[in-house]
Amino acid sequence: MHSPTIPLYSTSIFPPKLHIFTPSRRLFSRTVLLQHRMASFSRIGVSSEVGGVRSSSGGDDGVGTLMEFVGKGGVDVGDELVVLFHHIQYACKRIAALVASPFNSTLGKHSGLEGGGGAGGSDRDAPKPLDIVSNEIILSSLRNSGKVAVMASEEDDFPVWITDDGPFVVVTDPLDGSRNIDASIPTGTIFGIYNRLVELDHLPKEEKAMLNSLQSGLKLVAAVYVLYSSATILCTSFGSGTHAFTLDHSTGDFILTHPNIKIPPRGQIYSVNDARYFDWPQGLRQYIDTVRQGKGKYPKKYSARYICSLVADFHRTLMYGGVAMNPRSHLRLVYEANPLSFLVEQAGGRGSDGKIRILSIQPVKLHQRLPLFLGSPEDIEELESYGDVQQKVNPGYEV
Ligand SMILES: O=P(O)(O)OC[C@H]1O[C@](O)(COP(=O)(O)O)[C@@H](O)[C@@H]1O
Repeated sequence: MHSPTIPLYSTSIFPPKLHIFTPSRRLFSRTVLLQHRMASFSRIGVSSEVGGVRSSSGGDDGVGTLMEFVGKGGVDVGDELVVLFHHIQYACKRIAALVASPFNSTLGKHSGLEGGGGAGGSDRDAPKPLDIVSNEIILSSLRNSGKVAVMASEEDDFPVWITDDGPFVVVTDPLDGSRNIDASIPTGTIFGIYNRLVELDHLPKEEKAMLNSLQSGLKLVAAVYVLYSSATILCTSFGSGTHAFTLDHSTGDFILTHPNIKIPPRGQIYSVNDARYFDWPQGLRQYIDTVRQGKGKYPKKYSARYICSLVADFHRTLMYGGVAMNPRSHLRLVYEANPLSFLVEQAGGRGSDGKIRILSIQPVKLHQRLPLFLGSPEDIEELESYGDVQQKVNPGYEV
């Protein structure tokens, strides 16, 4: 019996006809393509220079791919980062295909690997095969890029040294939310990208791999999350705004769909696992009780939304505002809190541990966990004003 071949894109079976995001490279002449690119990037405050002429032309059709955006006609993040992004987007397209594949059901199941949990977690935190496959996909892409010195992953106990002259350090949570994968609930991948610390080059590999991976979030060069949901969305920032791209499955391009995201200064949604209410400190209970009743600084009743998949909860919060939180020390500073805080700050929001700015916390351990609150600036400020919002009781929960 043949084992099934899993195509990355099923375009040969049902080629989807997308009229909203016209595939640029195939249908447009180069001149028209450049006009479109200049038009779409100038809308987000990025001026384009073609043939020595700086354009300020406007336009509103939004055509532009991720690779055009990061390249010379776009924000021009530099050739090395462009190459890295090419490999990162490729890895994420493979993961998107994997999580949507009819053949992932056996991979997604618990497999007897439980009981370890690479990063010292409980059975519930043990990696599942899809996490591991995603981790391998990312590692292989980063290796192929030739641009990464070290990768630190939530799935590995220690960082992996890849190549001495790679200019970048990549930290990643390869597949967050995977515990819900069997129910087809959205999942996501998170990346943080730093420069390699050349002043550490003389150190032994293990030591420099660790120290490079423990850089402060303030030194992030770029951050990315990819949401695998009804749409596959890649959201990124290079330190000048947060921009999201939607995967066009017919061409394999990520198309700029959300330039310069601005989180609403105040939302009307809170996102938390409130079955933990009785383990919460007084301040957090009071805050949630207050906004639920519409008795907070914003005189309207809040709604609750909680997917229990960090990237999905974060993405919704970025779009609609409000606050997404996990008040117990569960999420990781290096792989989750720092990259997402960078992205929310670049969109005008805030990332806090309930007391201080996430990006100001110097990581001391690779798998360090902490309470995490991300969202609209006014909501985070109000929440912090309750003082006592970090959940100290962390008994371990079965589901
Ligand atoms: O159990 P809680 O406290 O609701 O935590 C849920 C959070 O944990 C995560 O599932 C990540 O945890 P894991 O790394 O153990 O998978 C997030 O996607 C989600 O936001």
